[in-house]
Amino acid sequence: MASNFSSVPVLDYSQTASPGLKPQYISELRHALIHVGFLYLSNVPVETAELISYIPKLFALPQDAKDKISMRNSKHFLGYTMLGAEFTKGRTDWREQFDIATPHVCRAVEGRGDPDYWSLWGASQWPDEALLPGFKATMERYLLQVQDLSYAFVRLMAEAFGLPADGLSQFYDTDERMQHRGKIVRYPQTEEGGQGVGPHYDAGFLTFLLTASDHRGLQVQNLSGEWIDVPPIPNTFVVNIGRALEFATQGLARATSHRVISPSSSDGVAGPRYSVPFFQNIGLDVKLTEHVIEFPEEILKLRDERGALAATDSVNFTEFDCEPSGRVNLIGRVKSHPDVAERHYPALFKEAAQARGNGVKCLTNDEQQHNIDRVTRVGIRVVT
Ligand SMILES: O=C(O)CCC(=O)C(=O)O
Ligand SMILES: [Fe+2]
Repeated sequence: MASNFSSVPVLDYSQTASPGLKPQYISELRHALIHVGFLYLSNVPVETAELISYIPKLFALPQDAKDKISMRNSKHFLGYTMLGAEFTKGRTDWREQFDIATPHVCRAVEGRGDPDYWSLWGASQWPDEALLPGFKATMERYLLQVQDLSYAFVRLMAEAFGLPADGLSQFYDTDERMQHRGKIVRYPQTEEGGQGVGPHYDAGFLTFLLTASDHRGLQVQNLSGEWIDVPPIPNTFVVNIGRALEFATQGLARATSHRVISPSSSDGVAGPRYSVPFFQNIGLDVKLTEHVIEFPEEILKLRDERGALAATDSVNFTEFDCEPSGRVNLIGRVKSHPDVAERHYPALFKEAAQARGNGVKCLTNDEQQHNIDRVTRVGIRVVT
């Protein structure tokens, strides 16, 4: 019998510092990971107020200051994306955003034959300091605090799945070979029900989302395909699972389909909706099938009791089992930002356009489940 959910659970992160309360936290975390794939996290050690105060000023910069740091300049897909230049499920997402990542020196050297996906990570583009004094330092501090939180969270997640705390650390490279990506997003008011961002799964491991205004709009899809509201709760993060983590955990941690409905005048909250997602990546060269984890039987049983997804409206992903994670991510970025891809990855851009032209379709739900089952079977084979 499939289990289902009608709301997203709230977990108190401060409990993890108390030996008496931590077991309760771990048990709630296990439930949220397996059954929901989304959770609110309260009492996190991240300063948010200063960053939030910069956001309206960032978007109010003159258009030429934003265009100067356009994502089109960046083979790392970092920088400013104007309204209407991003697509999900072939439809335009109605949002404007700045992609800004943790510090990283790009490993790819021109002409050396390095993998194309090494170029996915590199330096961020920043608005002129004189136009927004202090913003860069604030955003960098914020990203590093969320990065620390995300690594601590992974250790708790490993414990929740019956592994040693470092049981998932094999997916990360050394610090200088890692990069995690943040975004500052503005969703303008539109007509009722507009697509802020269409139904999708996040591709990486974990997402930490700061809702930076009082608007509703984020929705997640439960096992029977109903859309459930995730309204903002002050001073919490929303954490969700990406596709790579779902594969790495043999479907234990659920990647959950989600979307954002544009704010509209009937919401009762004026102005645009703002959010700041942080996407925690895994190493660019990691192939998930080379990392098969032995989970305790009783934990795997919980996954089997959960049941499978009846329906999803989300777009799907390239298979994770045959490609390095960087390559999977690069293909995702090519599809979401065709204008950037056309300039910096012309061959991949052409392939994606041809696939669209040939009517290459996304995987069906059954095919997706089959992929997860296949990874699971590989796990069983290696273990026995
Ligand atoms: O803005 C939000 O609330 C969610 C955004 C999101 O899901 C994404 O950018 O992947
Ligand atoms: Fe997302």
